[in-house]
Amino acid sequence: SSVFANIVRAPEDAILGVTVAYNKDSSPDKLNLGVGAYRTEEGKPLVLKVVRRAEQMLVNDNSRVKEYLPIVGLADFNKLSAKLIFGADSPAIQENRVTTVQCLSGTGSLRVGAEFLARHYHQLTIYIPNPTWGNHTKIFGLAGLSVKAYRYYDPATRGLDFQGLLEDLGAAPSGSIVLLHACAHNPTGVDPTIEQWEQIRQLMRSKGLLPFFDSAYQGFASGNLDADAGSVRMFVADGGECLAAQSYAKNMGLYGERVGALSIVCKTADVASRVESQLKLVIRPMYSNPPIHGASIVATILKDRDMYNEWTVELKAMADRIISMRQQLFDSLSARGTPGDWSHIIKQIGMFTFTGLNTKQVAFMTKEYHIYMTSDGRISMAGLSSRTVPHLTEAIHAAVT
Ligand SMILES: Cc1[nH+]cc(COP(=O)(O)O)c(CN[C@@H](CCC(=O)O)C(=O)O)c1O
Repeated sequence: SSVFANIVRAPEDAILGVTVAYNKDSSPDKLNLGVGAYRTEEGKPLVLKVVRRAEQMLVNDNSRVKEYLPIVGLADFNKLSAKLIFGADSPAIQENRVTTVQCLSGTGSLRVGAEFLARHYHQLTIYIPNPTWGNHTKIFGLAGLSVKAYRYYDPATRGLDFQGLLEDLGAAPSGSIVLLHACAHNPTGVDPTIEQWEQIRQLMRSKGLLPFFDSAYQGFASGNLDADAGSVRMFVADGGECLAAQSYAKNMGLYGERVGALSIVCKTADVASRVESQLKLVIRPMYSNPPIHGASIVATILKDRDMYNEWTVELKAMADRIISMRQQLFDSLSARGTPGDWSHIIKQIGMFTFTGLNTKQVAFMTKEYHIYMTSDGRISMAGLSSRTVPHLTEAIHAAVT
């Protein structure tokens, strides 16, 4: 018999498993509102024009080789990624206090950061928002950190439980790590206001809490790259230290290329350089060095003014289409007379709407209307189009009446 005979079948992932179920459904009306991946009005994945252009340039450049990258990845990709999130004029960058390492997209950046903290930081407790992206708990737990939750979402108001958040972070042991969604909170679509971010910053700095930003949607929330990095830049501006994980999966449509970066902002250039040396010891036995293609695409675009501008135009178009889907769904539910207050659909930002539908209603919509979404009631607005809004409206209407 097999030496693996005792292996138990694992459940499908709460988010990626929705696509597995969707693919098995033969209904022509099926609709995938699960995974946070952009789809066009025609319901198709999108490869940005500027990405195709960059790839063409790379293919045509015969001087390019397929050698190993350094453990920390592609140097100009790292520099350009730091500028993108912290701002080209960031004093932390000018003072050489930032170390940036290319990692396997957002997930890889979070994991490398978690493993680094588990080895070198003194407070092994990390506070993550309730609710948060499903993978966060496992990424930090498996790295050896003790994972706790801070109140974030208030189901009653469908908004931020700001008092609860302040109380929980205020009660956290000093030095605790705090995971913060830089913008477009997943799954709730609820973000603190600038004033609330300032209060969070003051509280965290007063208690020496260590910010770990997860920035997976920069430019996708508002359509503006600088606006969506506002929270991160507010913390870096005070001279304090923080970690930031970046993903290019959504804002550059590089999902399968696995392109991301982890930055650690330190007090001095000397500390940043010693931190980088230890990050290399985390990466080398994990995957040795990162993939060259996706990072080369990003660097090609970010270093060229025209291509950067073309990217911002395409990025805004994606963000605008999602915002338009919010309005269309809200208008459709209002016209249908669907019971309940659906204004959160147009108040929330980013890729997702946290509908407030419960697991039973979600199961009903999947069974009767072939709507695929996560069981927590989250829908990816990017998966919706003008053509499919009526179908989703019918499903929600039936689920709540
Ligand atoms: C907050 C957040 N952080 C990190 C990531 C990691 O992305 P990547 O760069 O691909 O490693 C995602 C993707 N989450 C969406 C995509 C599918 C997934 O769960 O992964 C989602 O929630 O649908 C996030 O939503």
